[in-house]
Amino acid sequence: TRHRPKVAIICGSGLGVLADALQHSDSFKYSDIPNFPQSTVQGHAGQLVFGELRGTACVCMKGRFHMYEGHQPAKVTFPIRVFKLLGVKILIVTNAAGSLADDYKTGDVMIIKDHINLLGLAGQNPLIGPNIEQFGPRFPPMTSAYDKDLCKLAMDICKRLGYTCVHKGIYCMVSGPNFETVAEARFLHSLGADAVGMSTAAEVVVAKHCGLRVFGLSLITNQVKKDYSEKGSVNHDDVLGVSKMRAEMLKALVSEMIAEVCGCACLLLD
Ligand SMILES: O=P(O)(O)O[C@@H]1C[C@H](O)[C@@H](CO)O1
Ligand code: HPA
Repeated sequence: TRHRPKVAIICGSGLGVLADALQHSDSFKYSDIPNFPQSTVQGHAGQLVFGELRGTACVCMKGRFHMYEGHQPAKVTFPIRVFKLLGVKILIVTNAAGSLADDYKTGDVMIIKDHINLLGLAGQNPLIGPNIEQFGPRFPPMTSAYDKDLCKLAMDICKRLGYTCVHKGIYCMVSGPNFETVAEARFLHSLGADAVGMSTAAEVVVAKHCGLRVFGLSLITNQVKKDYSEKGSVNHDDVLGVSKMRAEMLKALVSEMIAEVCGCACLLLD
């Protein structure tokens, strides 16, 4: 491919259409890329797409890797270091997540202001093992994992686009693949998490370690039950259904973000 991406986008469950925004695109199947794992989850196509979005060269992971697929944390996050070596400066992570916050509705968007890397805290951190100094320091800080300027820009864009169901909140990564019990949901909520999912935090840790700026979006695809009296249960088809419904909205938001970042703050990309 002739594209030299400055921005990498990871598409969450059912959000592969974000890659359709890229023009003059070249796609590569994960199975044709050395050392890339394969996608095994429905809603994750397994293609790396290079192209231009509003004049900026981007690379898009149409399908990500999860630990519940049997991968070690370092394998799940392997593409992030590939992006760094390709010259990427900004990582945009998206995911489908369950809501723990009482005021979030299904279909809402949460701009991620911080995360709880529950697996990382418990010894499943992608940076465990010999540190590769070429990428970053042994003890990287995570106090500003999610770029404040990009968060603010996203909030402004949402306002301009007339999106009202947008929150800023804290994402908690668990391993899955099972959805949470009521007691687990209460526990995660009491920790301060607004949404829970099975990805993202490990990718962000590796991205920050190697100096990328990070912006994250969760699409709230379901309400996590925090009360035994609440009826019904979530499944992956429901998650994909909501993603499908909201994908165009996220595509517009991500496109505007990239246009703005490259239009008025080119310094981000130098
Ligand atoms: O890749 P993401 O985090 O968007 O996927 C979420 C978590 C599970 O993989 C799946 C559950 O429905 O969606
Ligand atoms: N829990 C964990 N991961 C998820 C959920 C959830 O409720 N919804 C989408 N991904």
